[in-house]
Amino acid sequence: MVSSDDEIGQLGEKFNFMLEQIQRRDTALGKELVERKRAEIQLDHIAHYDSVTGLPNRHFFNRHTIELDRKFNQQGANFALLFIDLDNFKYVNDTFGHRVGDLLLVAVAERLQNALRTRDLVVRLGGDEFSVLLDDPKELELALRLAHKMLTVMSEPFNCENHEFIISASIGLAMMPQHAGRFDELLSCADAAMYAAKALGKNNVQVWTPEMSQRTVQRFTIESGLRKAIENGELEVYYQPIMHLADNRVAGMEALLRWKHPVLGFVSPVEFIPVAEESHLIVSIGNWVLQQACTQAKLWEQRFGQLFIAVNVSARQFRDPGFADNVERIVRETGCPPHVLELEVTETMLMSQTSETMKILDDLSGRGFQLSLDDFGTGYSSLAYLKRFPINKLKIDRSFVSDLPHDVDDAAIAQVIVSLSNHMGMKVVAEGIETPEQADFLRQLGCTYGQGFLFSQPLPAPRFEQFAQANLRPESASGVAPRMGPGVPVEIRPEVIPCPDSVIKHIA
Ligand SMILES: Nc1nc2c(ncn2[C@@H]2O[C@H](COP(=O)(O)O[C@H]3[C@@H](O)[C@H](n4cnc5c(=O)[nH]c(N)nc54)O[C@@H]3COP(=O)(O)O)[C@@H](O)[C@H]2O)c(=O)[nH]1
Repeated sequence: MVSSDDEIGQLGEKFNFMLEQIQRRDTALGKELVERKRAEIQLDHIAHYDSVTGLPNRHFFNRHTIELDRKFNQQGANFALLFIDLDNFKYVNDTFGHRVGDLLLVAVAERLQNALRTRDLVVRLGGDEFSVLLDDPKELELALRLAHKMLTVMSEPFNCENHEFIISASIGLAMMPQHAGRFDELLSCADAAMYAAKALGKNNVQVWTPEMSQRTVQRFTIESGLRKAIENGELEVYYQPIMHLADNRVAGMEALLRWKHPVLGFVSPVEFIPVAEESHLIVSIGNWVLQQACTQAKLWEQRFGQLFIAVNVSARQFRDPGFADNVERIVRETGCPPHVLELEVTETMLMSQTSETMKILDDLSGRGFQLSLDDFGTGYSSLAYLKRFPINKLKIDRSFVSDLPHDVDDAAIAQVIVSLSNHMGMKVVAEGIETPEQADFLRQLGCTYGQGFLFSQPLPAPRFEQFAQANLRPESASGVAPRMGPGVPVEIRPEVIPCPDSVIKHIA
């Protein structure tokens, strides 16, 4: 009870003080709530938007498609999904660093957004993968037109930090309801179609078909199988002889990987090498092949004298920062002389980022390894590069050999490649020789080496030994006379068939 004015005054003051405290706490609470809300919005943004490009990310896409699935079930609507994967983006990151890679991604995101209507949704799914959800495209033709527009906008050069990049994309297209009844299905259809676009040489658009999804399942089977293939002992290196064309004697061999899958049986390298490349497994598999090939080369050096051994190097291995050190370690551990080892790279691998490529090639060459240019003639490489790169050998692609000697264009190409390599001090190997006529024609051109089914298929190591014993130059084994084996697997006709006049005229 309040008994005097003073007491009332004191009480009043206390009351006012409490009121102030409450108001202050209210304000602080209000501020805290605002902060908390802001933090929630920020967290939501971080969780659902990509920090590099600012585009919605995969989580956003998943949440959004749950709503769209509901809309689709209630009202029915058309959707088209483009799955866009940039071609060879990894090279940009590896060569110019992630900062430049990020700038390029930002520029790509801007281009995609600018080329579309505001109601279409562009999402960065991760890495170099984007998706575009076209709202109600009415028909496939319109979606396809937009997909091609995406390719066109991407084909214009990008400029990031004074570097000009010309990139391309592989695009998969799937429609709802034609191809899928739910958005998760739509995404996997578009993904499978994108893989089909990659398999067809990149820089194109593919519309989903059921076979593409079967291939995706197969691809996953291959990838998961490959992960265990080395430890399960399912991989084996075969060796295809490479012959001196002058006398049809063994000069060396190419190591070619074989995989026997426990269920699928023999899987062709044409199928599993690209999967190994995409999944990065090629680095460990490639090291394993090098290890096997160098071990074998060392053993055969003691037995047959020096035969060179060519090993295929994939683009991803070649650009791996530890590649040269790894090769050096392997030759040291196996005792294989470095100059016996030939690393086969393809023209397409050398055509991009030439200054970086030059450094890698110089490094490998400086460590004493031979470098051979595989599939020569298919990659439209500049002859100027050829002069600058430390290449020791050219391999004429099989496609120029198969129609020899009758196809005058192929004959002229083979002639030019042989004379070019002779002038530049390089050796030359013709691949895919299947007939004696092809061998004779190439021999007459002055081509040093030949490889192909005429001489032998790729062979497991014990059968290669038999072949080598039967087809070795007498002086090859340093001081050791070659032990002649039980027989030559493939008959080699020694006589020379004259080059047709028409071909000689054409070449002249
Ligand atoms: N990065 C790696 N790539 C590898 C490795 N092992 C193989 N490969 C690559 O896979 C592709 C297919 O190889 P493969 O099925 O082994 O085919 C080779 C030969 O069998 C074939 N060949 C040889 N002679 C003939 C012939 O007369 N006719 C004919 N139709 N085919 C023939 O050519 C393939 C060798 O080609 P190349 O490498 O260009 O010399 C192939 O691209 C391999 O490179 C590996 O370990 N790593």
